[in-house]
Amino acid sequence: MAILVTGGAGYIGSHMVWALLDAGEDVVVVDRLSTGFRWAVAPKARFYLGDIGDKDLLSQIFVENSIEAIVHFAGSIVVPDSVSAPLEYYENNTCNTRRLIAAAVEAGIDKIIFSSTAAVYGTPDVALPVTEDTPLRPENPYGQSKLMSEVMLRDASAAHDLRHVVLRYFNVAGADIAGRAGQSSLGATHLLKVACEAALGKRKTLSVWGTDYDTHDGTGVRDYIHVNDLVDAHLAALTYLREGGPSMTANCGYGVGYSVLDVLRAVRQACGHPFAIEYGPRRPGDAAYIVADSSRARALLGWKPRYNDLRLIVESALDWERRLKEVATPDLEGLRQRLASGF
Ligand SMILES: NC(=O)c1ccc[n+]([C@@H]2O[C@H](COP(=O)([O-])OP(=O)(O)OC[C@H]3O[C@@H](n4cnc5c(N)ncnc54)[C@H](O)[C@@H]3O)[C@@H](O)[C@H]2O)c1
Ligand SMILES: O=c1ccn([C@@H]2O[C@H](COP(=O)(O)OP(=O)(O)O[C@H]3O[C@H](CO)[C@H](O)[C@H](O)[C@H]3O)[C@@H](O)[C@H]2O)c(=O)[nH]1
Repeated sequence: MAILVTGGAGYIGSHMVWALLDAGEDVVVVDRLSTGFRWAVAPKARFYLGDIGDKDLLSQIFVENSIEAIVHFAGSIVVPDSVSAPLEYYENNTCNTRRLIAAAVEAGIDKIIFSSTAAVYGTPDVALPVTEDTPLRPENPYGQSKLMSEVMLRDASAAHDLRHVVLRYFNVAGADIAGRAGQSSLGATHLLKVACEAALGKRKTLSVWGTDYDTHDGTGVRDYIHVNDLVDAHLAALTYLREGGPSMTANCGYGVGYSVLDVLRAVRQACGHPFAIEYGPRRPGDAAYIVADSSRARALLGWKPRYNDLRLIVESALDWERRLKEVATPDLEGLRQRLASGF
């Protein structure tokens, strides 16, 4: 039987596809290429171009492949865009996830692993690692759209023959240690990606958004988790569901917080030269400090992170950014798709 990876042409999904293939799994990918790339999908995976909201496409995939479980990454991910275009975020992250769950239930697929986010917590009251029991108070439509998907999964699992693992990712960063995948997004907004582009002269400058937060240096603090460790948590979740584990939710992070300036310092050290930085106002929807308590993922999933090292995260990201031009092959399929759909 095969594992269906939605959004498998994107940053995290493309790493997941490699990890599943490495583990000897049969992999099917569905992706509409709105932000992902066809070339990023490992050649051994079977690829379907299209939208997870397209019922006919999902039926075709389920008829042509025997799907055991779905690992659901497809979604829209930029927090400030969700503030300016909330309905698009609810449509893609919530409504399309509902369509995917409904299709899975109808097809008798009983395992789903879902990409949720630290954004469901909003800003915690105290600067301490958040557990899964921390109150859920998303501060932007992105976080809200993901929380609504979590609720649908919970209720659908109670009513149908379905079990799920919700993984709440903190800040995913870095690139495949084996060099086969990385973050390739156009117009990226994630701090480390933007900093690597600035360090390599691909952009003139970068802005530090907010210097007056109540943190050790006034800039926002996040828990940066290496993408290989994150996809390992999904492999552990798959084993957990296969062994009959009940539905659960778990944070994925290291429990260590770095500020924006800490990250920029690490990038400067890794690239060996300074690059231009501007200081700007706070970005709407941003939390001051958010760090994970991931003891549940370790205890229940047996997750053992291997790359908890900011220097290694930064070096892998820089390495990928340097090689991106030669790795990225022309992506006419994706370009055509983006133009046709106006993504
Ligand atoms: N990157 C992070 O730090 C982070 C943190 C928390 C959660 N997440 C979640 O992880 C998931 C993957 O994020 P990413 O960083 O790899 O983003 P990404 O944009 O690189 O990947 C998303 C992929 O989904 C595809 N896609 C989007 N909507 C689709 C649809 N309706 N049908 C088919 N394909 C569709 C895109 O083309 C892209 O390939 C997202 O759900 C995101 O919310 C990411
Ligand atoms: O050019 C930039 C980019 C980011 N930042 C700062 O860097 C930190 C991290 O910002 P990112 O945009 O890299 O990540 P976010 O924490 O906003 O959000 C990310 O992690 C969240 C989970 O916390 C969500 O899941 C979301 O998908 C994902 O983008 C924040 O303090 C932000 O203000 C800057 O100062 N300048």
